[in-house]
Amino acid sequence: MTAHSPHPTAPLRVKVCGTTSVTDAVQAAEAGADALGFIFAPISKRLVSVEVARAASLSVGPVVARVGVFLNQGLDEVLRTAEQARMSTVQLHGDLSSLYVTEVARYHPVLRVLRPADLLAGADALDVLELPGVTLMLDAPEPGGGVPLDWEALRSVFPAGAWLAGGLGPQNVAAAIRALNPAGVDAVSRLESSAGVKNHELVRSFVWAARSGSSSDGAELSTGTRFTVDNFRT
Ligand SMILES: O=C(O)c1ccccc1N[C@@H]1O[C@H](COP(=O)(O)O)[C@@H](O)[C@H]1O
Repeated sequence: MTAHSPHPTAPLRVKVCGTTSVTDAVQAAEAGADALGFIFAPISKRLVSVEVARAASLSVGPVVARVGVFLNQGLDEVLRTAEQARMSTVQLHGDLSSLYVTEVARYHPVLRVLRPADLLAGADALDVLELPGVTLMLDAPEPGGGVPLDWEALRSVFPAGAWLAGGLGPQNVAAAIRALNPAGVDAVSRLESSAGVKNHELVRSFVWAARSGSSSDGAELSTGTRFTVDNFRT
């Protein structure tokens, strides 16, 4: 259990990531997303400009969270971009020191993204989860890769209050929630027509499936390739 676990009856939070336009932001908000992700990592196929992110952020009303997503970027860049783009939360991927995460958490709630290997190894990176305002998100080693984690293998180690990402979509999110009972779920690849272009029908189905606990077509997707705990150990 992390220091800041939500109440056991707290509603599941649903994040739609990789927002690249005002239209996508408004559509996702109207579909019922609690949080929208804006990716500022230059390597991403979903890179969004500060200007577009800011306009989208200001277009979704007072309640929807806007999450700036960063991967191994400088502290000044993260704080400046989050402020300019009017982000309400910062999501941090990469190999980052505790000091770095602590510093970001002085200004923004943080979703700290770790891999199952970090969890299983009891990595130093886990220390920051004790900080006020820092929440764990578990994701695959390749962010935005669309490959699900091995939920069954994670059952015994998945912390209460953590969020789950990695290859989630309308057809498998309900099964992931049943397996791990995350506080929040996050997806991008499986909600797109092409990289960076949202499929609004998939976004609606994802939010619905997460909230209702059913797959959008009544069937679970074949799991296909999954990262397993053993993969992570190597
Ligand atoms: O999606 C990206 O391009 C990306 C780049 C850099 C950091 C994070 C990125 N995306 C994050 O990946 C996970 C899940 O993605 P998927 O559903 O498996 O495709 C999600 O947290 C995104 O925020």
